[in-house]
Amino acid sequence: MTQPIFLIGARGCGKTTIGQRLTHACNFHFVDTDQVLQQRAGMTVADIVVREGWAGFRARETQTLQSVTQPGTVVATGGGIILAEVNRDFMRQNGVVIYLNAPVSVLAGRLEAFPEASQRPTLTGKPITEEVADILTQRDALYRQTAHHIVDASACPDDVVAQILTELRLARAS
Ligand SMILES: Nc1ncnc2c1ncn2[C@@H]1O[C@H](COP(=O)(O)OP(=O)(O)O)[C@@H](O)[C@H]1O
Ligand SMILES: O=C(O)C1=C[C@@H](OP(=O)(O)O)[C@@H](O)[C@H](O)C1
Ligand SMILES: [Mg+2]
Repeated sequence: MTQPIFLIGARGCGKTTIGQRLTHACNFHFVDTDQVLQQRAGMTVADIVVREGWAGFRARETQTLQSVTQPGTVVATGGGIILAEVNRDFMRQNGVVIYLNAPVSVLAGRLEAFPEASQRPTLTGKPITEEVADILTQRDALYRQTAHHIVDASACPDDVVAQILTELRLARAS
């Protein structure tokens, strides 16, 4: 199987971290839409949002998603990629989509420890736990409807990678 693997889920669920590890396990290339987008723009996400608003960032995100999608690639997406129907359809039609699902407490704990504010400017202006809870309420259904597989991303990284590999093997065998 060489079709692209798309990792989706909320900020802090581990798309970037798990994506890199998964890449080694399946001998794929790794790409992160936020990393590519920031490199191409020569600006951080926070700078883009100040200059162009979230609409400008989302337009760049859609363009980046489509341009990085290749066979043999693990694509770590940004948490809001599922907001656009065009992105949801594109991922479902062009690869295998995996939702890294984790509860608010786990996500908020990780984001408090590693805020990476230049890549994660506030979405709501609220404190972290409230923001994560609000955003997950808005997006959980979209993550679920876009995903081919859902894994428990609160587990340790090795376990999350193992869950993904199991799901992919089961899908191939059926
Ligand atoms: N399964 C995990 N267990 C423990 N810490 C994790 C796990 N996945 C990610 N992290 C940590 O959480 C933080 C956010 O992870 P990251 O991969 O940047 O998430 P995302 O790309 O989904 O926003 C990082 O500091 C990372 O080391
Ligand atoms: O949830 C979101 O809307 C966003 C998540 C971020 O990526 P991570 O999910 O990798 O943190 C980044 O794309 C941007 O700040 C918007
Ligand atoms: Mg990320």
